[in-house]
Amino acid sequence: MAAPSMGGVSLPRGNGQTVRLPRGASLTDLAERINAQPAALVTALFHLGEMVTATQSVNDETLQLLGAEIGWVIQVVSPEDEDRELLETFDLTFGDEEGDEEDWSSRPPVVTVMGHVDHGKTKLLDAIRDANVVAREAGGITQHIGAYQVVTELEGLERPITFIDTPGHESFTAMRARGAKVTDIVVLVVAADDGVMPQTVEALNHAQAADVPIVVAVNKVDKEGANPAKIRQQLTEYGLVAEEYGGETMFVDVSAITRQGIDDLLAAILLTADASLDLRANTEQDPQGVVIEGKLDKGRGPVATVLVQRGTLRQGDSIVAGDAYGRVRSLLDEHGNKLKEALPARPVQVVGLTSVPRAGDTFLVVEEDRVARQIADRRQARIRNAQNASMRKRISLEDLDAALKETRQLNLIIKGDNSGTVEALEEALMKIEVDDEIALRVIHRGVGGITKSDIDLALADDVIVLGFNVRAEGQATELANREGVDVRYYTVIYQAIDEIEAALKGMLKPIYEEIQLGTAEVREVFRVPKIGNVAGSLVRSGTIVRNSKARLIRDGAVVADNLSVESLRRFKDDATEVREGYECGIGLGSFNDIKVDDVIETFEMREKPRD
Ligand SMILES: Nc1nc2c(ncn2[C@@H]2O[C@H](COP(=O)(O)OP(=O)(O)OP(=O)(O)O)[C@@H](O)[C@H]2O)c(=O)[nH]1
Repeated sequence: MAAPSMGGVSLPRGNGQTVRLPRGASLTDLAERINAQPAALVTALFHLGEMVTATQSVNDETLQLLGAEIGWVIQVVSPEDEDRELLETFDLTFGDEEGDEEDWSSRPPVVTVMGHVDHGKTKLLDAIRDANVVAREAGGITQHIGAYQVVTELEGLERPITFIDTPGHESFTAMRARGAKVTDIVVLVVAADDGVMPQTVEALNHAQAADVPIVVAVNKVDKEGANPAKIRQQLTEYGLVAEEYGGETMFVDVSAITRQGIDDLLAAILLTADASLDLRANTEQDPQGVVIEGKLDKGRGPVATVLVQRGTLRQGDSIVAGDAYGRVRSLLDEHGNKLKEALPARPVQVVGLTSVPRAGDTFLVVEEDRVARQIADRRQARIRNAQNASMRKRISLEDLDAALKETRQLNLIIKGDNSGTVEALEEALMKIEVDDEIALRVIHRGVGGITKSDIDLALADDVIVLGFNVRAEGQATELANREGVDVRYYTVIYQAIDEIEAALKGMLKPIYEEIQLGTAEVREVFRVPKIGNVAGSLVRSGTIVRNSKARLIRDGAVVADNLSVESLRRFKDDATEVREGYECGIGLGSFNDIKVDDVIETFEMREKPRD
């Protein structure tokens, strides 16, 4: 079959062969894999009605459509798929409990605290930490290691609860987006003197999307003007109906300052876990879990706080956590005590890794150090590749100029916490006047967090996404990071205006001015084999600089422009520059029409700052 010819460039036909591409690949990536010219693929796609640049990330369907057109089956692989396949090559899987459910042991619930800014998440986590009966006995000082476990008494039984100590739903959703389901129960903190706020709603949306039960902590009940009943009533609108009103959600009035209600809150967490979750884990299998936090400790090297999800983690285990690996040298709890082993739902600091893993990375214990290292190496390579790819694709405020050369248009997506601010921001932005050359276009606007579909839109069109008082959802953040989409957050309008104005200014085509460098008079013309004619010249003014631009003047008229000083010699030696009054040999590349008495004028183009 003849190769299809698009715009005069032929494309290699795949004849039904399969080519694998990472999600979000560009036409350049595809071109590399199938040995084609990126430009030919751009043209081919253009004929199919899609206009993209060679380095822009292309969505799955478009890649497949293009593939079908040129005879390739394109298999788009997500990073998660890739990792799953990587583990499979070592006969490993992450995430599944092994064995018979009957043999599993019950495990403590893992809780994340979420809520609006300043509603008291941090204070509440502190108060809970101090309520720990075991710590109280030990009189120990707890350290912040990203997660901790407290033991509380319920109906005469001592029962542990694990708290993720990084409040806020960013880490919650970031972990969820990376496939690490960590949280069993969300404690939604609402300040009784303030009520339900945008981030309260956001947090509860995240929890509901993840199908995680919620316990509401109505905080700051010690404050004057606290109205806990109003919180209960407000939240019914969002499907959280208090038990006392006939619903299923437990509401507990607390004060993180006076510690009122903390024990009730812990009890409510356990009761909710018992009522709606059957939390069990296999303690016998190879341990697996999630990295909660990683840091580099001066004395101990890389330290990761991990949460064991199944199996029992022990000192001496060979572990791979994200792209870090190593042998577990020691296990420490949140009081700094050494542990021999860590059971499911136990947060524990692991010392002994070769590098610092990222929060949300999964960890696995493997049979041999060698396997851990190989997995880590492969992951490192993949991260590097992805970074390189996104560097290529990245369009940011800083280097928009190159990316938007043709269109000279800055596209924006504006998301905000309410329609008033979104409109106000758009209006203010549209008033920015920089230059007629450049257009500012808002291609999408809306109320709410930045979603994956916003990022998809941004990808298709080289866009900057502005979040005004809102954040990107986990999946959106992940996609934006992976694809290098520029997402900016603002809380004040003028700051957004300043930055966008600066971006637009940066997009202006630079103005260049010609700077004279020097002139030389041709005294003699030498014919040099392989090089061509060389002008034996005397520098009349300034300096002749190698590689500078040049024009040739004969009898006062410009004979040739667009030349450059391709070779410059003083006697037999190469020179980078030759000053006024000296003789030199100047070669003008393939330009050979040089005559005695011609004048070579040299100059450079320098960017002129705009005011
Ligand atoms: N009176 C009173 N003040 C509280 C209570 N809980 C928290 N606060 C105060 O509320 C403010 C915010 O508390 P934080 O714990 O920092 O709130 P947060 O939700 O963690 O805030 P961000 O981390 O900024 O989102 C602090 O000044 C606390 O002292 C409470 O129960 N009663």
